[in-house]
Amino acid sequence: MNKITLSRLAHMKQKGEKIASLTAYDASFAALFDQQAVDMLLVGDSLGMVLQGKGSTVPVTVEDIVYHTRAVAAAKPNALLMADMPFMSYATEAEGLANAAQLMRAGAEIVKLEGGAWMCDLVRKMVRGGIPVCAHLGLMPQQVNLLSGYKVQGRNDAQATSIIDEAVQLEHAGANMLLLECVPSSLAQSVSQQVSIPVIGIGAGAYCDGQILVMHDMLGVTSGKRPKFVKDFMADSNGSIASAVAAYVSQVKNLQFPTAEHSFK
Ligand SMILES: Nc1nc(=O)c2c([nH]1)NC[C@@H]1CN(c3ccc(C(=O)N[C@@H](CCC(=O)O)C(=O)O)cc3)CN21
Ligand SMILES: CC(C)C(=O)C(=O)O
Ligand SMILES: [Mg+2]
Repeated sequence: MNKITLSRLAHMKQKGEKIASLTAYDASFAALFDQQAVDMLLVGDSLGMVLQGKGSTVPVTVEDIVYHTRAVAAAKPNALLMADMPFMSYATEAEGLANAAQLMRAGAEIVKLEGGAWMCDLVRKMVRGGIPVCAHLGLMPQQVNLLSGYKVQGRNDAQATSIIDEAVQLEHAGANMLLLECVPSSLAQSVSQQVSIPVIGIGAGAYCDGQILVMHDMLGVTSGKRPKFVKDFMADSNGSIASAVAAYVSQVKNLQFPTAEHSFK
């Protein structure tokens, strides 16, 4: 029993030990990932796509995330348990606080919200109420209909400056962690250097404080065109899921994943 806490993850950032994280949606995979020393499990709204077969994360509800958070929490993982706040579940501060409280009651230990500095007041209130917060910047999949697709963010100087500025503002508002999705490695490196809270990346290069992947992607279960940042860890693991997960954790810790081929310039 070596429960991973927020302070442990902050300590890992200070020491330069990389944080290895995966999504999980049920007790069985949560237990398997926990045995391979995955540091953090995310009940992601990606479940709308990988479990429900929907075309985006937009249809996912708070009830969906609550159900899967309960399932993951039932495994009593040592890993920190993070849950996504789904589409429009924090459109107002009152809704955001009530819905985050539901996720915490279901077993989440930190909630993740997509959005920038506009969320600072809500972040302050959540943290004041005892709800740790991870702010998700860069590509925000809940905005897919506005963005017209899943595209790399922060590629021009103005966008990059604004992402750094929002990261700093969110840290000052009390955010305990940041997640950066699909941004150039150099930008993710700047953000990671300029905040003292852990920065977890997906498609954000090797210089983040940690990495996350959707479990189905790293197990080679997802079909069709796969994003550049995905690596299939089942390919070299002789059909063992546990070995694939062990390889993922070890490659993240030893800076062997991600490489330039999984990153954006
Ligand atoms: N299975 C799965 N994996 C994910 O990583 C994931 C989900 N589902 N659902 C929610 C979002 C959607 N995500 C995505 C989906 C596609 C790309 C993608 O194809 N990106 C292009 C970038 C093209 C560009 O702008 O250069 C790529 O080539 O990787 C990125 C993130 C990440 N999240
Ligand atoms: C891809 C990760 C970061 C996520 O938000 C999800 O799984 O929903
Ligand atoms: Mg998500």
